[in-house]
Amino acid sequence: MNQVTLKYKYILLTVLAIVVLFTIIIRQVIQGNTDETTESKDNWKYPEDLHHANYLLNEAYKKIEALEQKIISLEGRVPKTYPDVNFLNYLKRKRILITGGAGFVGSHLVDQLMLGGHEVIVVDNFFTGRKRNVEHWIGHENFELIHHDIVNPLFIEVDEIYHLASPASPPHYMHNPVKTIKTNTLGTTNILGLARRLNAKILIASTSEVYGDPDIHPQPETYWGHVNPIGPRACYDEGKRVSETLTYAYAKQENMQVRVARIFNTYGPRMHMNDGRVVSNFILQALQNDVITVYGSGEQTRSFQYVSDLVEGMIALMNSNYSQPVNLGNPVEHTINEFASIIKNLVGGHSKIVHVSEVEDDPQRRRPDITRAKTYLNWEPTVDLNTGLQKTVEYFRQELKRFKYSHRNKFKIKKPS
Ligand SMILES: O=C(O)[C@H]1O[C@H](OP(=O)(O)OP(=O)(O)OC[C@H]2O[C@@H](n3ccc(=O)[nH]c3=O)[C@H](O)[C@@H]2O)[C@H](O)[C@@H](O)[C@@H]1O
Repeated sequence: MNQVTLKYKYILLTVLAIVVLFTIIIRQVIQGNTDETTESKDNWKYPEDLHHANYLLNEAYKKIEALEQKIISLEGRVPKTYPDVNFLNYLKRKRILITGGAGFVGSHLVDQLMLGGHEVIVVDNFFTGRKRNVEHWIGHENFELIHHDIVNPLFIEVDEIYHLASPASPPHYMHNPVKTIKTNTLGTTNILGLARRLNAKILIASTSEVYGDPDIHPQPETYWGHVNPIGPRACYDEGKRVSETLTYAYAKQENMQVRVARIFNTYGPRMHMNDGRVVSNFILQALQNDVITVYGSGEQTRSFQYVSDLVEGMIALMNSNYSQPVNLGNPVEHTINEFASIIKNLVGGHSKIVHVSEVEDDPQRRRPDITRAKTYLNWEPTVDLNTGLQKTVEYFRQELKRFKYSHRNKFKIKKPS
């Protein structure tokens, strides 16, 4: 079947779906009018009429779903087109492994490195990552997707490694704390061991959470942090601190080239609707005219960076000669109360901002000191909050449409207990 025929089929099926829907609606309207003139309007209230209408609606949904499946299978037969990638000769082209590459940040990094002309291998266990985030590269000759959990050893051949695999959102990492610790200890050991075997440069994604609830503000990399080692966040905070410790132990003992990025709050398209972090929660609540839930007083602060800034920072760090930890974040700081108002004004609607109980061990202030990144990487964020949020709001608007269509009800956010 050639592409033209397939395109015609696609259009035909879409038209058919619309016709089926319209026929059902028109039938209902005509039936409703007839009922109104011949019998009483209240006849619609009889259970059998409602039952019949429901039946017709469900039939229509089934037919549309069947047509959608046909469209998907036809689309699968059309040769895929990919974004244009740069051509690099074999001396410049690198084989790059990204652990957690199907996640929110990882998938944006994949895009950047693929567009740059490199060969990219993604390893993900799909706990928080999704195939959908990288599906536009599946089948491309420079791209490979491996379903693997890094808690188990991995044997492949690469030149460089970006190690991002770990849940990063508090409700996700608290969901299975033991697994979070294993990922950041056993998993990181496995990936460092791989880097050592291959003599590959490795960048570890660490976090602002290594500073805990900081008593120095803003946080420079020289600050040792203030972490509760047995609190609900410890699985992640201490997990990442051990990850950094392992990295420098390997670097010293095995003479390896390592990079450590301490990533501050990041947002943007491809965040999961169930992410549970403040940016996705507030946007989804505002888009659905639900209450915007501020945890605690709302006087705690965060500094939000757009995901493209982070990705540029990570690549700059990998390509630099700097081996000490580097903060990557946007130093513009807001209270969560201010942030709730920013989202409400941007989205519009009539959501109320309400205060609910605070989260245990919630860091009260967070803002990166980015002097190191500026000095050694010549990097600083360029996307302002308003621009980044507009793109993110648009992304979540589309996600909600998809969700409503497939689930036929409202998306609900659950507060972690
Ligand atoms: O986004 C990130 O990059 C960071 O997110 C989390 O750290 P946290 O700052 O606690 O992230 P959020 O859950 O987004 O919380 C930010 C603030 O908003 C508040 N919040 C969150 C969600 C909500 O619905 N309402 C609300 O008031 C939280 O209590 C907290 O004070 C992760 O733990 C970090 O590793 C990660 O780097």
